[in-house]
Amino acid sequence: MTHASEPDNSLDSLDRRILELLNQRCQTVAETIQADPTSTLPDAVGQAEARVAVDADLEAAGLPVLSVSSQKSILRHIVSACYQANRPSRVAFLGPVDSYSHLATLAYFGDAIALSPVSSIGAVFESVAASRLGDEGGCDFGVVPIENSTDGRVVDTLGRLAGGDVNLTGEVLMSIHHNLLSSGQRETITEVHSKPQALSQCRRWLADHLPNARLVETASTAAAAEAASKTIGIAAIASLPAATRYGLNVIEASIEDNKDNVTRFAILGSKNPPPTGNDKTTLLFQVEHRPGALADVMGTFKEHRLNLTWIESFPEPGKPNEYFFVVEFPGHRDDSAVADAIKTLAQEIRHVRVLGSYACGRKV
Ligand SMILES: O=C(O)C(=O)C[C@]1(C(=O)O)C=C[C@@H](O)C=C1
Repeated sequence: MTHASEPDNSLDSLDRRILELLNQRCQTVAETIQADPTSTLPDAVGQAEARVAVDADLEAAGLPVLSVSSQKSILRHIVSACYQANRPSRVAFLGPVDSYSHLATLAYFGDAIALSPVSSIGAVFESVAASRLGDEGGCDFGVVPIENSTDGRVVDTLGRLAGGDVNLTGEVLMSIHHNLLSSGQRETITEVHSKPQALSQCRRWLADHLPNARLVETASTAAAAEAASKTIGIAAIASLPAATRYGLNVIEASIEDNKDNVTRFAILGSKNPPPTGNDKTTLLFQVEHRPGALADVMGTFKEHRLNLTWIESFPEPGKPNEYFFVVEFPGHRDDSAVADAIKTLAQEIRHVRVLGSYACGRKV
């Protein structure tokens, strides 16, 4: 029983008020999208997460409060659902579901976005490129691994970035904990299946604990889990959600060699995100065959005081001695130092392309 003057704080009443507010929020999102048609779901998630704070008064009074990470996770899903109700979008990622790319997709876009699991990194690029060309079967966004803390770059992704015309529109960094999964017991394991990056991130553990097992490369960790569910004797290195989905035993959890194992995933899209105040830019370029050509390019970054945070080179397929370079530095292509540097480089070198300027990623 509540008195008329007291708010009804029963769970039933609170839930009704929350749902009412959510529907109001959905309508406000409709107006916001109408006023700014360039706004995207990732921008909206970033803006909502920036509002997260712990209520210090409640905390000081010793009352239970939602943690920052719970608030972020709840808000991400609310933003995702409101956005999807107004402007549905679809995201392609390396599947099947419960791959790490899938988990990164949910962490970045929330769980209301439409999902399109595909069987290779190349297919993610093709899906985003198709949407860019107006194909309604394509995806507005893609999620691909670009770098990890064990082996550095993910070559398939860099190769595709060099060849295609999709943009980088964001990034998300995810802690990766690998698990050895099997439908039988440890003694029955003769083969360990996984994506090459996952096998590499666990190579010391595998050499110490399963030195006689044959290592078999698969298209993704989730594809390996699927294979392990069909044959006793095959173990997979994959995520815990994959273990649940395929009914596999967790023979051993967290078998990654580096306990701070992180993979950075790139978000592919076709738009150019506006500056947020905490951005980075990724550039792809090729230099002439002459002494000092690369040093000249580095000189341009130095002159504009751009601090490189990542540099990779990789060969151009089919062209001996021709290399692509990828570099990253803080700043947005609309910042004057970045814009001037790009202008200078475009005059000096053979090929330069801004792969994207986008908000620096958060670790999830
Ligand atoms: O196979 C997966 O589950 C993926 O999402 C790909 C991928 C990768 O290639 O880096 C992602 C994170 C882990 O490092 C292992 C595999």
